[in-house]
Amino acid sequence: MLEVEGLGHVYRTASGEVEAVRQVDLTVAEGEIVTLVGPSGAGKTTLLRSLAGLLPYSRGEVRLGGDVVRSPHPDMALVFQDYTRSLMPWATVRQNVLLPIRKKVRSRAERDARVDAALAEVGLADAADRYPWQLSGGMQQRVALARGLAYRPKMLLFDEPFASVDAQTRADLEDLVLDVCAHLRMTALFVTHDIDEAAYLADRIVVVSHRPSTVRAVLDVDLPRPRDQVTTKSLPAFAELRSRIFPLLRAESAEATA
Ligand SMILES: Nc1ncnc2c1ncn2[C@@H]1O[C@H](COP(=O)(O)OP(=O)(O)OP(=O)(O)O)[C@@H](O)[C@H]1O
Repeated sequence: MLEVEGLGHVYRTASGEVEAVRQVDLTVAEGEIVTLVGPSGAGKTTLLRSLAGLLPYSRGEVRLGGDVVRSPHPDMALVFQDYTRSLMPWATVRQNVLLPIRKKVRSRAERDARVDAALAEVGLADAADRYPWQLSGGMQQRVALARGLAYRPKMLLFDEPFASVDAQTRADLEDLVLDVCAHLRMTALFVTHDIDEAAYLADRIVVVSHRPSTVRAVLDVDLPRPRDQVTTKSLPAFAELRSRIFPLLRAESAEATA
């Protein structure tokens, strides 16, 4: 479904060029959850924004369902890390979810149905009339996810969405992502810093190098589904995955600072 070939991105700044992404090839099959891990500053956000059509890539090609992606694609929605900046504080939860689809969906009844379904999907049907600042961080991130779902995308892209919530909330949100992807048969590409999160969510893990990023390793995740925070993370296969990813990431971080 998503095909990325030879993707590269170079920022051109007043003080010169910054090559953030050098050569990334990856695919995400329909219904698959792929997680992407790499050291800090590797170019993961740049890669994700390029895939989403938000940043023009300098080299290569991105295709979704065969369409070349050069601008935001209707079948793809992006969920950002910083929900405090992506949600509008003056608008209610319902309005926050509704606003981005206002122009896309002409029928008001259809829009309302999409918002109701998206809020129900993330367990926020009862919070529709509240404001973001009246909600916990985890609930705000659920609103951000509902906003993505209201587009009715085929694919969700996540950019370290749970980096700023506490551990328990993070675990709940990870489980929500798994439930939503299973229930809606969603395809997902999920960028994270967290090795456990990468292994827990994924069908495959892509490890990228330090900047400029290239793909260092692709690991198949052979953990049974449905997954469970306690049972899955206690499996020997889970520990084995961690022990393969950890040295890869450590080597990349060490090279980045060398
Ligand atoms: N608009 C920009 N102009 C110039 N350089 C940029 C710009 N945005 C990012 N960079 C640089 O590109 C590199 C990759 O940044 P990016 O944010 O994509 O990495 P990342 O892997 O997502 O980082 P982190 O894990 O810390 O979030 C960094 O060196 C960053 O400073």
